[in-house]
Parts: sequence; C-alpha cells; structure tokens
Amino acid sequence: MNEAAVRLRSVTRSYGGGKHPENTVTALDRVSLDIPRGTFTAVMGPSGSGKSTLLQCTAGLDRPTAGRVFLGETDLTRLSEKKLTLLRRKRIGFVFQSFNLLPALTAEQNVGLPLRLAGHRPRRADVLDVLGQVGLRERAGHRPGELSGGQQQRVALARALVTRPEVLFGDEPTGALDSTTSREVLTLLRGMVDAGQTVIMVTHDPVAASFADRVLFLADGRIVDELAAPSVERVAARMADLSAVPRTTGGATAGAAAGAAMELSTDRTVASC
Ligand SMILES: Nc1ncnc2c1ncn2[C@@H]1O[C@H](COP(=O)(O)OP(=O)(O)OP(=O)(O)O)[C@@H](O)[C@H]1O
Repeated sequence: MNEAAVRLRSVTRSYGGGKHPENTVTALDRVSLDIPRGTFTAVMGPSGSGKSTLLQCTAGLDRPTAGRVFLGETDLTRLSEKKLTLLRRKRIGFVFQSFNLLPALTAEQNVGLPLRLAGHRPRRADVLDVLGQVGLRERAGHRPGELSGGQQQRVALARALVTRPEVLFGDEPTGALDSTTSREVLTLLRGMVDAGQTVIMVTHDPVAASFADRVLFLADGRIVDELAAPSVERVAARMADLSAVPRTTGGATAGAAAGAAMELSTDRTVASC
C-alpha cells in the first residue's frame, strides 16, 4: 500500500523574467516528493510560498519549468496537451474553494458531468451512489442555489470522485465554509482516505490540516518541513514560526534586487479542468 500515487522530481516552476531575468519569480524551487497511495497530505505555508503552484503542477493543470511529475508511472511532463487533458478527466479529481458547480444543473447532472466530458453516458445508479457517499442522495434533483455551502461542496466532492480518480486534489476545499460545515467535509475526506483514496489538499487552516496523515510546509518554493500525525497545536505552532521568519522575497527569486517588488499578487487564471 506504500506505492507512490504521485512523485515529483526536482520540480521548478518559474514565472516571468523574459528580457528581465532579475524579475523572474521561482514559485517552486527543485521540489522532490513522494505521496504514498491511500494517504491524506496537507500542504501549508505562508502566502506566496508556492502551495497552489505545487498543487497545479502535480495535478497537471500547470507545467513545471523543469523537473518531472509522475502520476503512478505516467510522466505528466512528457504528455501532449490533449493527453494531459484526458488524463485530468480520467485520473484526477479536483475540488476548489469556490465549489464551481454549474448553477443551471441539478446535483445529479453536475456530478454526471465529468463522465459526459469523458465521453460516457452517466449511469444514474452510479451517480446516485456517489451522491450517497457524500450524504446527498436525497438532494439529487436540487440545483446548487437550493443547497447550503457545505452541501454544494459535497456535490463538488461527488463530482470529483465520480470518475474514481487516482488522486483527489483540494485547493482550500473548506476555505469558504464555517467551522462546523468544514469539519463535516473534512470528516468525509478522511473517510474516503481510510477507504483507499489518495488526497492532497492545500489549506491555511491548522484544523483542516490535522485531518491529514502528513503536513508538508512550504516556504519560498521549497519544502522546509513536514509533520506526521499532525495535531492542530503543532501545525499552528509550525505555521507561526514560518510566518515569523522574514522572507527576502515573495517567492524565491533569481535576483535579490527584485526582492522588494516580489510580494506579487497571487491572483491568476486557474486553468480549468
Ligand atoms: N502567473 C504568475 N505570474 C507571476 N508570478 C506568479 C504567478 N503565479 C504565481 N506567481 C508567484 O509565485 C509565487 C507562489 O504563488 P502561489 O500562488 O503558488 O502561492 P500560494 O502559497 O498558493 O499563495 P496563497 O496562500 O496566497 O494562495 C508567488 O510569489 C506568486 O506571486
């Protein structure tokens, strides 16, 4: 059960520069990492430390500038755009902070969508089964506007799981939820991992991270620490340490002179799956 679901080998992702290499931002800096199958990994770190970039490169939503990313035995960095899109549809699930459900479709239709995109006609029983796993079988006919935030995120979870992905990625999946609802979603995720699912989740929340088997801490594009069997207190203490360390740049940079200008905004277009 210890076979790696995901392997990163010296993954670097840098942005910009061009004619001005001193402006290059290195969002990920030679990151190597193994994620065993059937485990729950949380990724934490100060703002701008590279968490989303790590998630997106690992999920095949973004391409590293250098290094290799393996999903099982498949090297994502060698795939054409078309093959990468197909791989994302079939082998990867993604949940975002903002549930990203289609408002005009019912929960059942939303959950069936990835199967349609993969060219299959969804079997109703399969879709209802996955909705049942997140406790929403009875709400199959409801549209997102008729569901609470937590219920919408559970529909998004069901949608991410309907293709039985090898790895489920979450980018702040509980970021928009109150603490009670957030715990419900995390308990669901934990149960899925205990049933064999591999989950990798970016979070700012030590409580959310405490549901994971392992927390990876990023700073300036590098993994600087990790905690196994994390408690809320230990995660919060480690985050406080990391946030207290004065960083020279917003990400690691090629030019020290660019440091002051490097607290770049993290808003960018999230590639859609
Ligand atoms: N498209 C881009 N162009 C230029 N720089 C970028 C781009 N995307 C990210 N960066 C930079 O890369 C670094 C890492 O960004 P990333 O979004 O991965 O950080 P993060 O840890 O997820 O941050 P946050 O917690 O604020 O969401 C930051 O310095 C960011 O400004």
